[in-house]
Amino acid sequence: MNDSKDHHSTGSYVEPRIPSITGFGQRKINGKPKKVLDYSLEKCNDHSGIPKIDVCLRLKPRTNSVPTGLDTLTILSDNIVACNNGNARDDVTEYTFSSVFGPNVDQKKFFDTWVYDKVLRFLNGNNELLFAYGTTNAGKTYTIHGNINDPGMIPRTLLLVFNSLNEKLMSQCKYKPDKVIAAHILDEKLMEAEEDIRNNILNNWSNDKNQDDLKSCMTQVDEYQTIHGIDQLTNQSIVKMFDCLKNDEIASLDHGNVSYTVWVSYSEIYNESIYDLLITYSVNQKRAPLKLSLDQNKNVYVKNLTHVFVQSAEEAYKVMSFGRNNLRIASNNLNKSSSRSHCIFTLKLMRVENIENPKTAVISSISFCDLAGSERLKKTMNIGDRLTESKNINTSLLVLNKCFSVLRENQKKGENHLVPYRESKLTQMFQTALTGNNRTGISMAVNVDMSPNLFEETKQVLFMSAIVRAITKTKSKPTSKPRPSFAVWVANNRKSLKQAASKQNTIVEDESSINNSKCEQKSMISNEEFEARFKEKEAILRKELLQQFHTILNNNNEFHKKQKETMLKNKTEMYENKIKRLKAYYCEEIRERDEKLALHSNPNLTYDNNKNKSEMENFEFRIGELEIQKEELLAEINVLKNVHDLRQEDIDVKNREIENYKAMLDEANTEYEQMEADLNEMNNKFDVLYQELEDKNLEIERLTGSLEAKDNYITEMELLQEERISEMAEQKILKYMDEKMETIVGLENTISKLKTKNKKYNEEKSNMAKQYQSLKQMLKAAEQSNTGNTNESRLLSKLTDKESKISQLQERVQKLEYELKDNDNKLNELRTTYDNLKEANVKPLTKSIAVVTNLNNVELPLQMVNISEEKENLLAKSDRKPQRRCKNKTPSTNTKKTKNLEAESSDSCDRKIDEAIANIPISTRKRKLFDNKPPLIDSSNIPSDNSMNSVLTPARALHQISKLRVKQ
Ligand SMILES: Nc1ncnc2c1ncn2[C@@H]1O[C@H](COP(=O)(O)OP(=O)(O)OP(=O)(O)O)[C@@H](O)[C@H]1O
Repeated sequence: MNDSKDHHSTGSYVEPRIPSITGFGQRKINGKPKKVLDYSLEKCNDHSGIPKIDVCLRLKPRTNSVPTGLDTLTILSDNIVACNNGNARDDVTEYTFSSVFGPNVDQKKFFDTWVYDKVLRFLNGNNELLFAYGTTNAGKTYTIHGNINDPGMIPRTLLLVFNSLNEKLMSQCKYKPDKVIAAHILDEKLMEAEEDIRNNILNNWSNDKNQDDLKSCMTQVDEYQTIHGIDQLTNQSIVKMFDCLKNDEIASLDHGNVSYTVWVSYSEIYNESIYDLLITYSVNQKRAPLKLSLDQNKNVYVKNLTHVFVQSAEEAYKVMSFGRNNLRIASNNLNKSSSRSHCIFTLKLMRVENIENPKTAVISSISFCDLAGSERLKKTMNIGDRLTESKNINTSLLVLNKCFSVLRENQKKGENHLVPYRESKLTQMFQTALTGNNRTGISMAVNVDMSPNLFEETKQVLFMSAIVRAITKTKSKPTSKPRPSFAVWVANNRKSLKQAASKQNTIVEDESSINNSKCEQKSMISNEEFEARFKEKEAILRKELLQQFHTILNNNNEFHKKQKETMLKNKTEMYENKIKRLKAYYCEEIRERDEKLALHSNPNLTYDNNKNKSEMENFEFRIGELEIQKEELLAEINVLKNVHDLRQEDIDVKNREIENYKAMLDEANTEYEQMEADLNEMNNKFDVLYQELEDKNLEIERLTGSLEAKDNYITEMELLQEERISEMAEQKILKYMDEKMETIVGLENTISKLKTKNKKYNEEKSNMAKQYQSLKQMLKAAEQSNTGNTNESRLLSKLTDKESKISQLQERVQKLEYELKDNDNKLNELRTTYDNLKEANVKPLTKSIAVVTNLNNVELPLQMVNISEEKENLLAKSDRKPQRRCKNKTPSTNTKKTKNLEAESSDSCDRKIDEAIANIPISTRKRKLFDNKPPLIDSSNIPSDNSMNSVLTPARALHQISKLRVKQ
């Protein structure tokens, strides 16, 4: 036990009073104290092996104004205290801590016992957070900072750290920590900048030096006590302080080849904004709040917070002092220099291995958080800004309590409720420490002022610390789903609802394409289903929400009812007892007085004046006691009022919660209304679509009817067309046959004409032979007469003309021969086709369409149509009147006839026929004409020459003549 003697030396409310009016203030415990809190039952049982949050209790020494024997706490052992409000009948609650430090425990002992290990862990690479929690004026600042004569945790830690690092400290700020675990290597320029910041702070740290400035600043920010309540620090005082502290204690670190740099930062959370305390602002300048951010490992850190490189404990302390000059401190009814903000002083240690070529660095930190004290607004009598500050302080502490409670509940029940870290800046900053890994330690020093007038607050603080103590320090799981909210549910389910709706719509659409009547039915079902599901879900949700609200309201009601009943019961009992005791006392008094009166009225007895005097004194003494009792009763009434205040606050909180739930309900209603409106809109749309669908169905039915009628009409028409086509085909075949006959006759005529022509040619040939003979004779005569060249040349030119004429005729004859040959062939083919057609015509009429179709592809019978045309051409050629065959301009009579016969369906057929005829080459049609005809000139009549052909041309004849001339 750290200060167990206190327990014995001082009276306590735990001890019950002697049951007499005179012993009303003295108490004595009957039997064992009761343990009413679940948490206090869980006595530091570390059997789980999981580290718990280290929670110690530190009691502030009572002030002279508080009489002895009125303390609300009794230390039972070195880690257990009992709490009682002074009423013998009230429950006594025991609280267990990792250690309990009584009022007489000094700073050194406190540091050595509770802080030292944590500093060692920090030096070995751990992250540590130490914070002081308690009511206002309970000694938090004293514990964290202390004063120049009695330094607290921070100066002692600084000394231990720098003593331990000593020679391993780097002289340059080359390596700087960043965010939570990151680090930078600074270049020369940045190092210079860091040095500037450092020098600026070290030159201006003293509140003594710039006291006047600060005073003027103070007047600007009303009654803030930036100086009062903080030591007037000078260089000497700091040196003196560290000299007094100096001891040889250093932490033994396995240094190896490592170097260290130490950086400090100092910030405060004031009215829910974070401010950098190491930045100076001019008098009228508004401080810029800093933001919280997350590093890549989701650790929370203060963005852009100044970190100052320090090389000794003195330097670090000066930097801290510089920051404290900017701190928000003010006086209230309970504390002359009450912290108006939560301030956090952090030491960051960077261990760099192999400084010449560093590859890794280990960063650890130790933070000291001096929380502003929770305060009863009525007691602090704060107004204006102080009131706002108080509210903010209380709110952030309330959130801190909530976070601890939720963490505890989660661990106890294995649940995963959302921890409301984000509800205040303080808890957000603590989040990393609370959810961090095993390298993170979190420790809470609970400061308590044992004054009876702070009993309720103290009880709250102890209650909270019991919860924190029970929290095991494990890495918390990611936050679970938040409180059920209608809006959230709707947001989550809207997608699935929409999907369901769209899915059903899809079915409707798909089916509609298959069967209209089915579709109609299906769409109706789907829509109903959708609505039913929607309503079902909505009903479930409403039910759930209502149940939740009811449970919460019932719980609240029950809780308050129970509390009210217990309080009423206790107070009734208390007052009944008091009344009983008073009654007994006055009865006794009356009896005594009656006895005395009886004695006095007895004439045998003499009235003793002295006795009367002493009785009077007794009466006076009793009256004095009654006065004290009255005061006590008044004090109790005050306590009751406090309790009432507390309950009122609880009720306010609950009311706020109810308000929240109401807001949620309103939101849900709005959402519901919105959804109803959506649904109505959807219904309207559906109605419109449904109407459209019905219209479309009617349209489809109408179209189907007309389609059927058209189908019938088409079938009829097809039959008619078939009949017509077969008729036409028959007619066409007959016509073709007639035409072919005509063509054959025409060709036969042509052949006979050609034969006649051939005869004429033969005659011409014989004439020419005769002419030749006569020319020959004429030549002979000319030679004989020897007369002249003139006749010869004339004859020669004549001869040449004739020769060219002959050769032209020969060519033409040759051509005609070829064409005749072709025509013969054609004629043969036509005859064959004609025979075939004759045969085909015998076949049944039902096959006539197929025949016509085939005819379209067969060229031969149709070629005959234009044979007459060929014939005409040949005749034209033979008459030396070349004619260009142009079918379109001068259609043959046959074609004209065909056109007259052409019906709608036979147009294409005729076109094909025409094309087929047009494709027949003329040469093939004429070739056969002059087959087997004799040559035009008989070569036997012409003198033969080996070097020449047997046919005598005029040139050759001339050549012969000239030869003969030479010979002569
Ligand atoms: N253990 C202690 N020994 C001696 N004096 C103490 C102790 N604890 C507190 N005090 C004194 O009590 C007074 C109030 O303490 P302190 O300012 O630390 O309270 P606090 O809890 O920080 O208050 P607030 O929350 O209002 O800032 C100071 O004058 C301080 O010196």
